[in-house]
Amino acid sequence: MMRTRPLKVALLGCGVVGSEVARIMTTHAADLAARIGAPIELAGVAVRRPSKVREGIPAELVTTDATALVKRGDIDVVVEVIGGIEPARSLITTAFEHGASVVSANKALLAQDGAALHAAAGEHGRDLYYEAAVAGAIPLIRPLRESLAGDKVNRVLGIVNGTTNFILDKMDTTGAGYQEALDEATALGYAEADPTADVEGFDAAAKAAILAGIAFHTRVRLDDVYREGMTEVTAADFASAKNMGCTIKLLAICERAADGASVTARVHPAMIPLTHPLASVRGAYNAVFVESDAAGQLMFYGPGAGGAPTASAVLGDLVAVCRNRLNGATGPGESAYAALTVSPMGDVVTRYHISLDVADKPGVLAQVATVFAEHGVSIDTVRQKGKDGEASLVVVTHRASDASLSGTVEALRKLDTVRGVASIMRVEGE
Ligand SMILES: NC(=O)C1=CN([C@@H]2O[C@H](COP(=O)(O)OP(=O)(O)OC[C@H]3O[C@@H](n4cnc5c(N)ncnc54)[C@H](O)[C@@H]3O)[C@@H](O)[C@H]2O)C=CC1
Ligand SMILES: N[C@@H](CC=O)C(=O)O
Ligand code: NA
Repeated sequence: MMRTRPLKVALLGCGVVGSEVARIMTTHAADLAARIGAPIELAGVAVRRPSKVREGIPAELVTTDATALVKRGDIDVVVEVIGGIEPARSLITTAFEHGASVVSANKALLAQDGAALHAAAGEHGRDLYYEAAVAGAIPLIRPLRESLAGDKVNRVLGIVNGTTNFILDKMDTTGAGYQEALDEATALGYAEADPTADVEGFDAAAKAAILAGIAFHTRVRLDDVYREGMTEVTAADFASAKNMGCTIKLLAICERAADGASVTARVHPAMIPLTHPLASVRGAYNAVFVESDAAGQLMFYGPGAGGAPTASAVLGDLVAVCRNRLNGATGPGESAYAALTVSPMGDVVTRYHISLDVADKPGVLAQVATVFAEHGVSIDTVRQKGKDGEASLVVVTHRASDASLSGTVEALRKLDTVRGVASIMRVEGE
């Protein structure tokens, strides 16, 4: 039977995502009420610029005092879509203290302070849900936290940042410049308030930390994730990738070591074969493979950024949290019992594509091959192109540890015949 007294929702932030959350809450009100078993009411909207016209939001609900809103005491659920660390962290904590559950899309905050926020939610018997924080609309947190709770996840690999996928896709398929593509992604509402978070890989690293934490039941913080952005990927890298039948994607990869005792989490650009499903993930779409003992390989695909898709995930959480409140229950909290060691990048084992500028004279190839052998890095293929006393040498390795590869590159740089290391890229998905 439908409860008539509404559940009260406070919305913090009314930007790209928040405005869509408010719109869907209003336009789908009857369906949401039927699914929850009680109507939900938008009880207040905290904004920074109150003078801005916000279609569909009554002016009397708008406030610039987010703290007062979360302290009201009659709010059932706070939806935090402000972003950033502060004041979002304090507002969420205050919301728990005043009896509200929280739905957030804030991956930066969750990757940094997830453990403390989960503890605060638990202490006050409230929920903290954040499906929108990873891969936008794609259901990924809940499948990992709930559907796969009986299985053992060994690997999570995929594209988790829409902005950088949009930029790399444009650079690859239309030859667009980096800045032009970034401007377009920003205009479409995909980029973070400071797009450095996207292009330097911080956003994907935050998502990798969240995914690894849930997948491996281990606390993984942003600082534990190895991170390289995509700002150094050039048209020449795309040309090299094409020569190998590959393209370049910014990947997040979280893996359990073969012995099961440790995990790694990393974000970096990588070459992947054009035949791999991730190669055909276009625009701001995301796709994530989850590999587990019993289920095998699962693929999650969909819009990873943008106002409406992200709001879809927020609304899904809102419905779940409201149902929990009506049942006097809470959903699953943090699960970090496994407490596995998070190993450094040097322990990661993968393949590499290395492009060297070398002197075009006899014996150079042998010299370079010796350095690889001395560091235990086995070469798969070598291609050499010479011109006017200079040559470019492209080496693709078999699987080797990142530490061995770093040692190899360091030694190569010391060779007189190696004029420069033009690029190093990992090769994944084979
Ligand atoms: N845009 C997207 O595609 C996605 C965004 N997210 C996350 O959702 C959150 C919001 O992102 P967007 O809506 O894109 O950002 P946005 O910048 O469009 O919106 C944030 C809004 O919060 C307001 N705000 C900032 N401080 C405030 C305060 N103290 N009180 C009240 N309002 C305040 C800003 O004025 C702005 O309107 C972020 O955590 C972001 O990482 C997550 C997934 C996808
Ligand atoms: N800036 C992010 C937004 C969604 O998380 C992205 O581009 O993926
Ligand atoms: Na999601």
